[in-house]
Amino acid sequence: MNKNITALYNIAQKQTRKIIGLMSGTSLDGLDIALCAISGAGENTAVKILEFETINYSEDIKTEIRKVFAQKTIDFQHLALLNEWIGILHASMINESLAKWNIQASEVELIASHGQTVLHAPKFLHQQEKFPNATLQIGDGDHIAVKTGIITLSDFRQKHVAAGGEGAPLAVYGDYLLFSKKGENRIMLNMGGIANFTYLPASLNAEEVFVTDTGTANTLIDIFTKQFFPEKSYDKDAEIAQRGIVNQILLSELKNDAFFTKSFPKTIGQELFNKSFVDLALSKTKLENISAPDLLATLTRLSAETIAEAIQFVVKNSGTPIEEFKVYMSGGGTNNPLLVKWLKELLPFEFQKSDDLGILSDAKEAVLFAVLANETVAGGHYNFGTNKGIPSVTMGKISFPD
Ligand SMILES: Nc1ncnc2c1ncn2[C@@H]1O[C@H](COP(=O)(O)OP(=O)(O)OP(=O)(O)O)[C@@H](O)[C@H]1O
Ligand SMILES: CC(=O)N[C@H]1[C@@H]2OC[C@@H](O2)[C@@H](O)[C@@H]1O[C@H](C)C(=O)O
Repeated sequence: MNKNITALYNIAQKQTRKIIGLMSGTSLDGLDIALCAISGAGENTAVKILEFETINYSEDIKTEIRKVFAQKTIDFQHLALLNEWIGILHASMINESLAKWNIQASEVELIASHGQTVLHAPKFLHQQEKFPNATLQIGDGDHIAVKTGIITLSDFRQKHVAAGGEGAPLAVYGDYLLFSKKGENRIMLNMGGIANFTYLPASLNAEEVFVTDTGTANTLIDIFTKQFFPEKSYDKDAEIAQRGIVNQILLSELKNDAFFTKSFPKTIGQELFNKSFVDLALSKTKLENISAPDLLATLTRLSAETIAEAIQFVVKNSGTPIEEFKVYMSGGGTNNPLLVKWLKELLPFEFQKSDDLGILSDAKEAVLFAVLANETVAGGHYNFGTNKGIPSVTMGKISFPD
């Protein structure tokens, strides 16, 4: 037998596995690296974050990714080169973190690598009948396995598409296993580039679990902060937006997009929520000369209202009184005081952070991918029934180091 199969077999039987979860999100800010100790599997999964850090992408890395990111027409060779290069970069970032934490590669059982999303094109976006939902993450897992010496699971989204999903959101699997609580209706809200949330019913019934993207969270705010202030990559603490006034005409034009009226669940990325999306609305409303504070206030309000409306829809459908829900926030948007203030005004819930459930908000997505890898190797008994958008499959391709 191949010694790697034996190793995997032994890893699957261990009580506790050390798994590194990696997430590099659509904000292109860097690579989140979470070293987790995961015990059990399925509903008995327990996670302890042993170490966590974000390694920021250099301007060079961001520039190279932006050449292909969410674009319809690209230099094909550049995509192929990036696929290898990002795999190598992520591997060296992991090695750097392990050295910093004084941990040997041999002490880590698995790596779970999300990769860098370069295109997300569900069918409703590409609208080509004969083609399925499509999504593409790069940074090949073989490079990570070979360069770290650790068995690596990667490319999680393809199985989801193969089984009928849109390839996202995948957070629901880990959210369900880690955060479901009998007697409490929970909304796990992540606000990264794009916002998504998982609804975890108090009944624990997997068929009632729900997950969807809601649209832009920080993506548009980041793009226009950079446009007005090239030295800034985001509107830190909403300093600029707080000085502005929401332009209602522009807001309703932005909310007029078909994405917001499309039925739930749905997923999206910068293929829709990009500079042209806002430029078109500015030109339609003849507001091209809007001030930076007013535009950023309006974009922040767009995020708040569309997140709130999506959550209200799910709450209404659940038939449970609105006051019986709790929201647990994660992702960079949690640090945007204006976005959070407006969400609290729009949704009469108790708001907390995923930190209050023992998982550091910034680390949550990386941890959730470690949990997906744990399921693929040691679990695999999901049963979301006929639940829309949540196929009951395990995900990830396995790369051996040699
Ligand atoms: N102090 C802050 N004030 C305002 N915004 C902030 C602050 N800190 C972080 N952010 C926002 O959070 C973003 C990063 O969020 P995060 O790392 O969760 O995104 P991501 O994981 O790349 O995205 P996704 O989950 O959509 O893939 C930044 O680009 C910024 O817009
Ligand atoms: C295709 C892709 O990378 N989508 C991301 C993105 O960022 C947030 C939202 O859009 C979500 O659908 C997804 O990530 C999280 C981790 C998910 O799959 O749950």
